[in-house]
Amino acid sequence: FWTDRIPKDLRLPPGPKGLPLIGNMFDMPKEREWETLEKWAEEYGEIVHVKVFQTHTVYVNSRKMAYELFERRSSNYADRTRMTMLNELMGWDWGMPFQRYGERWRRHRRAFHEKFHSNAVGTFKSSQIKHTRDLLRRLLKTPDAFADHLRHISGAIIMEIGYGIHVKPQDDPFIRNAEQAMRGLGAAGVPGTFMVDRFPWMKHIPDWLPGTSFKRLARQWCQNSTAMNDLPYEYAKAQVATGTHEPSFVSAHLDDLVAKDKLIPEEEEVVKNAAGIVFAGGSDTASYYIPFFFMPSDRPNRFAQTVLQMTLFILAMALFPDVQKKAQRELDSVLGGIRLVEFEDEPELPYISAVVRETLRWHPLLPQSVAHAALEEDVVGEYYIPKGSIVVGNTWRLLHDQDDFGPQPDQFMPERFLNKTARRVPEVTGAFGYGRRICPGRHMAQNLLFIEIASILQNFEISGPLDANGKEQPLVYKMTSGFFSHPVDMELSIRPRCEAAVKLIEETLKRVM
Ligand code: HEM
Repeated sequence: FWTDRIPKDLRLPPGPKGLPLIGNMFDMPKEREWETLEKWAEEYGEIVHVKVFQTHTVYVNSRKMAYELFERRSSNYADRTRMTMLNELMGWDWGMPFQRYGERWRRHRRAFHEKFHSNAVGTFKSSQIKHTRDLLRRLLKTPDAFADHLRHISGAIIMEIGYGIHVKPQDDPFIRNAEQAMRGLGAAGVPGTFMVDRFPWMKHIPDWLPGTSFKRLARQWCQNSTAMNDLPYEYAKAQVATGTHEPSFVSAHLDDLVAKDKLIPEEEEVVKNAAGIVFAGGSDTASYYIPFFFMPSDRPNRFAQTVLQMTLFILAMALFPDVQKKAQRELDSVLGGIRLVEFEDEPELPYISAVVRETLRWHPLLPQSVAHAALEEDVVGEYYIPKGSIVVGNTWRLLHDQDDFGPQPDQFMPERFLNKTARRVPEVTGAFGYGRRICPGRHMAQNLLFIEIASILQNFEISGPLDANGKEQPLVYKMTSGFFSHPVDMELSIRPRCEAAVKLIEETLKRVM
């Protein structure tokens, strides 16, 4: 029952020796996981194995091995692990990131990709720029609340793109409902939190027996997750029906279905679910990833990845003032301080583009990406990978590999992408995940990062906190461990660079009034 049947002449990949029965339970890092994974990679090589109870986890520590598994053998390594509580009892199976690999996932992925591929995302730029201008105005008023502002505009953009809905400046009902759903997700997103994930037969236990409170919780959370998916969709659909809609992901898909005479419930379901995951993935409530086995995250992940990625950028600017100055010199020379940056300026701003890349590389937001699972058993060289193993791309290590990204990988040096010391780019080396599951929102996210980063740098100065005399104090922040790693409790200063910047921002107000 508890032993592995490993074919003769093969062995599991190397890794720390575990204890009987519980395996490596006590070896699993509880914080700054990437440091432990780095140690294991140094000691055991490009593929490392651990086991907790009966769950095998394999860490992939080199770009070559990541290519071999996630790309060359992509159909075997595009699965996700079974999550009974989340998918079967709480109804989250509508969410593409949780779906097992197969035809259903493929249909959702196709619907998403159709409107979010690299040539399609240009249509979102007008919404992105409009809200980035709003971000600048908000920063001008209350710079200390920068994280709230980033979250607000991220939610506003995604609701517009996804459903053509304009959210309220505060306390929006769609966002409020989504937050409740996300709370459930936060609780059940760590496989193993609920025993039913380990012993799926428990879902059949009658509700009146003691120890089944998880079923009550699941029912409540199921209502929330269903409402989160249904309500904005129904609203958008009604607007399309009355012709009062604004173009959106949902309206474009509904138009396509009508044109192809395929407006049938099964097709609509896919559109609704794909829109729901745009919402979950991009709004300020996002927390849908599957933290890997036994790795409790230390705080609920409530934020969109683009928002968290932006907090990493802000931290980097405060820590590396020379980079900030250089970026501002480039912006000033192109824009002359007489107009705000636009998407069209991107080709003239190579250093800013390099800052965006370095933001994705320097401290990866998802240091261990999102766990995949092996659909079938497999053999890699002399190593045996059991069916169902959790397979984790060690993104931290890949993005800090000096052969690929040049020396001093811990330093924030955009120059590495300009002077060619970097032979790779982070967007296809793990920052957005791997193989068939690679983040389908990445093109849209990269555009947003570019315009937000360029706009903030053009107009604001970021530094450590200032005292009453305007003297800079040491920066204060903490980095979270767990699934997402990003700075929190940051004490820093964001202030307009000059009077001209204030004027430029204030002028945008006239245009929206
Ligand atoms: C800087 C921002 C972002 C980062 C760093 C990021 C990163 C990731 C990563 C690492 C994965 C896991 C891929 C894998 O399993 O190998 C992922 C998956 C995913 N992302 Fe993103 N993401 C970002 C923004 C977004 C946005 C804005 C959206 C939605 C509009 C989005 C939608 C998704 C979806 C739907 C998946 C699941 C794909 C699947 O399971 O097939 N992401 N993302």
